[in-house]
Amino acid sequence: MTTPGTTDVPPLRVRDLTVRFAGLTALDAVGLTVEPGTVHAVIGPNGAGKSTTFNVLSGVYRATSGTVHLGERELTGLPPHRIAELGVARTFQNLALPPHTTVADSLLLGRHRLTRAGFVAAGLRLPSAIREERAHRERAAEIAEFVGIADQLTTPTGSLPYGAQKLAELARALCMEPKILLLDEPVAGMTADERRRTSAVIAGVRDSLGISIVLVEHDMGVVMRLADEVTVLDFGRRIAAGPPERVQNDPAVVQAYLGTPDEPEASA
Ligand SMILES: Nc1ncnc2c1ncn2[C@@H]1O[C@H](COP(=O)(O)OP(=O)(O)OP(=O)(O)O)[C@@H](O)[C@H]1O
Repeated sequence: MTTPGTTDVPPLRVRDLTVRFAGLTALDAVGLTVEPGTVHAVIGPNGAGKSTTFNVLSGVYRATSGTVHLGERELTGLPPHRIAELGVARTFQNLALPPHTTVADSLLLGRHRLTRAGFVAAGLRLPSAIREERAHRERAAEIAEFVGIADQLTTPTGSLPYGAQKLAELARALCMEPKILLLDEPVAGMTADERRRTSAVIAGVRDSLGISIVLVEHDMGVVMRLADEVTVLDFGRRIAAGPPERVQNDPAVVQAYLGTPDEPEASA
């Protein structure tokens, strides 16, 4: 599968990002760069600021100060739909697909922003709208094949096994033809088998499609296998950054994890 536009994936640059909530500094002058076509993991103990980072990148939270740029384009302060239009797609920690909708229709929802035919044309079943819908369905089926859920296109997403539901959500995000994919704990709650399968799909998204991935994940086995670069946060500050093997042995990182009851779990 090839994705139009993946050759021009720009770097995502976060500079001096600070987010404050009524007296609490959730992020304190954090900087990171997601290089094109790489997996950049953001890790850290509970409350470190990982979700806050995602929420700023996707426009859900506003930065108190600092900037986010996708290439030359400033994303800081844009609403979520504009950021999505510019090529930043995200998945959620908890499942967000409508359970009674088939996988095929859920994936079509992901293509909504790429749909040209207006409501009237679609409602009147004009040939142009029918052609367009067919093209979108074909592309959605191709993406389902890529993530390995092509056999389940007619199944309601709520009836899929948990791992396949998470893959359907990943497929929905890919249906937006993103340049950057934000994955929020993509293997949380999965069996070892599902984790392996999902990790392989994520590596494929990077290697075959050239899409950049920002990965928030507690499973250190998955992070160490997949990430090209890791940023470690603790209490809203960046305490380490670099390739996984270096970060893993960084004393500040070891201390941050040992100092919390929620140690990172090792995975198979
Ligand atoms: N909307 C909000 N209002 C107030 N405080 C918030 C809000 N969102 C996050 N915080 C606080 O900001 C800090 C960072 O939280 P965040 O959810 O980003 O951490 P995290 O690294 O994602 O943690 P976890 O691994 O538990 O998901 C925490 O102290 C949290 O309580």
